[in-house]
Amino acid sequence: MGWKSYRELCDREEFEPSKDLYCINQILFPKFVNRKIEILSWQPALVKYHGFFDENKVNYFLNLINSKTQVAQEVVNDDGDSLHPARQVNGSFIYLTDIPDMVDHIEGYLPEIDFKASEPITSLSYLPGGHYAPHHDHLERYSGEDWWMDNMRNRMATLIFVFKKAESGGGTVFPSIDVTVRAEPGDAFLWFNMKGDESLEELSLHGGCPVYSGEKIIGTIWIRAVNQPILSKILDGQKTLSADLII
Ligand SMILES: O=C(O)CCC(=O)C(=O)O
Ligand SMILES: [Fe+2]
Repeated sequence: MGWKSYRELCDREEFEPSKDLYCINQILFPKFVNRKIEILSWQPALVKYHGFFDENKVNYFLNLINSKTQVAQEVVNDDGDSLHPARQVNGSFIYLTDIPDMVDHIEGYLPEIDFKASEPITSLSYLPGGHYAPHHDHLERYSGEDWWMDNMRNRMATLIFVFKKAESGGGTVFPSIDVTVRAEPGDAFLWFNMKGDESLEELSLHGGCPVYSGEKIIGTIWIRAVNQPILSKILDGQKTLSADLII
């Protein structure tokens, strides 16, 4: 098979493996959801969903995000008070209880995931110079109380929605598996931050590439581990979570 662009492959009716990529077109019943999944990495899973949201839904989110006050997302250094230079981005939260129609769509599209265990959507917007240095979303356990860790456990997976794409720059890079995701508005992508035993998946290291021109607007959902059917399916707890679990 000759080289085809990702887009072309994903828009095909049937799927065909190639050396570099793998696209699957599925219809999910009973809602007739048409999923176009591009496997960017099998182990650990990193998958892209082409056209997760249609244009109306993307505009709905952009309007919602623009109506909220964006606050600088600050990461505090170990010394406790200075700003971390690794992140320059503005963001705000969108609570799932405020957007029930969108949640219906998200749950219908990803029945493998239990969104009752998810954090609110963090919307992030990056202007030129904005970036997010490589990091893991899986959290270190702090001493003391942590409601999310105590009740919902650690961050099993991250789902990112793309609402606006930078003109130049602004991909999401996974240096340990040599993948950079460059998604179109309306696309989403998902990966696992943990192994089957809920320990850190080292290979999930990722970061937001610098934006050179234009604006990048995304929404991040961190999905916690509690009650996730995917984890209960794992027989060997040590194992890296594979894309087989979500196709
Ligand atoms: O901006 C990006 O592409 C990555 C964002 C990210 O890593 C996160 O929200 O956890
Ligand atoms: Fe992240």
